[in-house]
Amino acid sequence: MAVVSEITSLLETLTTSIEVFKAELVRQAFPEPSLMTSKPHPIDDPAYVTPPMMYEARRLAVSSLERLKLLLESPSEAVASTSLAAAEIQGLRLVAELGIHEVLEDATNAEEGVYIRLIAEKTKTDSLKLEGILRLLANAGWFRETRPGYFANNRRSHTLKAGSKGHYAAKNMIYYMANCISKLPEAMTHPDESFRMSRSPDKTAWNLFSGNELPFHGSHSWVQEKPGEAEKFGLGMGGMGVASDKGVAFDVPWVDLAKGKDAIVDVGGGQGTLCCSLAAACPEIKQFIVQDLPVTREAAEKYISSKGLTGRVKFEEQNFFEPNRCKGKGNYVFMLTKVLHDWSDEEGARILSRIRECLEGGKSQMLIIDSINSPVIVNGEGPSARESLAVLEGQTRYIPIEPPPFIPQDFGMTGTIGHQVNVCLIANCNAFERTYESMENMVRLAGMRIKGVTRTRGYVHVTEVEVDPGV
Ligand SMILES: C[S@@+](CC[C@H](N)C(=O)[O-])C[C@H]1O[C@@H](n2cnc3c(N)ncnc32)[C@H](O)[C@@H]1O
Repeated sequence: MAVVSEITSLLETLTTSIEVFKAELVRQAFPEPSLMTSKPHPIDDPAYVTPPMMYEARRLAVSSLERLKLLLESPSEAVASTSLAAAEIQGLRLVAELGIHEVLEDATNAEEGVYIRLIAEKTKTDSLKLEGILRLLANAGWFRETRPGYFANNRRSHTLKAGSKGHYAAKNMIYYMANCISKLPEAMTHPDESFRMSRSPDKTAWNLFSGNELPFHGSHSWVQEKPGEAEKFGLGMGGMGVASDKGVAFDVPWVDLAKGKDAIVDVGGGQGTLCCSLAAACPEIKQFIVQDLPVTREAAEKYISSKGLTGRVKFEEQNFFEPNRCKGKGNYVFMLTKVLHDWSDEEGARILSRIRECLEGGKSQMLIIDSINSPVIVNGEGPSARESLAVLEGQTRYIPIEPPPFIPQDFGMTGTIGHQVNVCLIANCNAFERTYESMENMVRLAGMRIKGVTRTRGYVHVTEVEVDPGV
């Protein structure tokens, strides 16, 4: 068998996918993106939906670039740089908290930016320290340094705009997740074996960080008991929706699913960010219900009203371990989004059983929206990038393409978020993002079965489950 050069193969994938990406820009009459400007690019607009061909070309280009980087970089420099990666992460949280995006937007000349002394003055911070942080973030692509000491916005920093989903992901999720993950090595090597090996939600890295014995999630939990935390975490979770909501909104036939149903019910729906995205994407659907614990009501109603959707999206108090208030009252599309991954298979099955009771004998349907993680297998075989992308020619419906040689099965970039969330869950609540097999096990314990899985243009999968008639 001929020896295939990994570099040549990945370079071919990169060249092909960039050609396709550029052709897509031309087709949609967009300019090329630039790292030299403070203007946002139209493809970054939260309302823009990336066409399937362009989405896959971008996924392939970024994935091949990542693999090429791994081949070309020095492993010793990689370990040194990764050891210090917290500097970028905490720097990002800090600039979101300080509202640096807004300070730079106020520049007299947005392309030139603002001098560091003025940024420091406006944010009441030490200018020398802030300069170091902004310079690192500029190096990592979060801002531009236009001339020594002058910082300006760019495509990435626009995602930190105050009040946006990206702003809350950076500000709130980094606080929770970086803190509990910092204790993960201690939790996994804890001298007390009963703590170290525990799968209980109150013996976690989060418990070590918070110094508190309450589990993070649930009706009697740290996030529920501490004033303000449920809202802060809810906004952070809503923020994480930047990497999944659009795919969920546009790759699932919601309008067809909702036909003949009384409402779409988001169980454990937090502040209603997904329902609001769906309501905006599908004006034909008249009723959405967000169910969550009472402590979430105020923040959810505030968020729903801020989107002008009060009435079409309504909040209902519901403990998902108790009989659902929709039971016996009509036909619904139920969904559980990023909820079951917080719980063990047994607890997840208890939550699902409450929905199962609503499905029996009616036309209701049930969707689980969570990442389904797969092993990170890379092999040297597969269709070429051109053959792989050809499948999407003229397609408006999203179908994931097959990975070309040396591209991981989960395409690296989109797979990364699923694996990152998995480690966050381990640290936060001793729970896991599921594989297909563990999803099947939980669903079976609830007397149900998987009907089908839809891949989306985002990191989550939409799994439809139904009552198993054989149980
Ligand atoms: C990880 S968050 C997911 C929120 C939302 N679905 C999203 O995707 O942003 C888990 C949600 O489950 C809710 N929750 C936790 N325990 C609950 C319970 N026993 N009954 C109802 N909701 C609960 C929390 O309040 C929180 O909103």
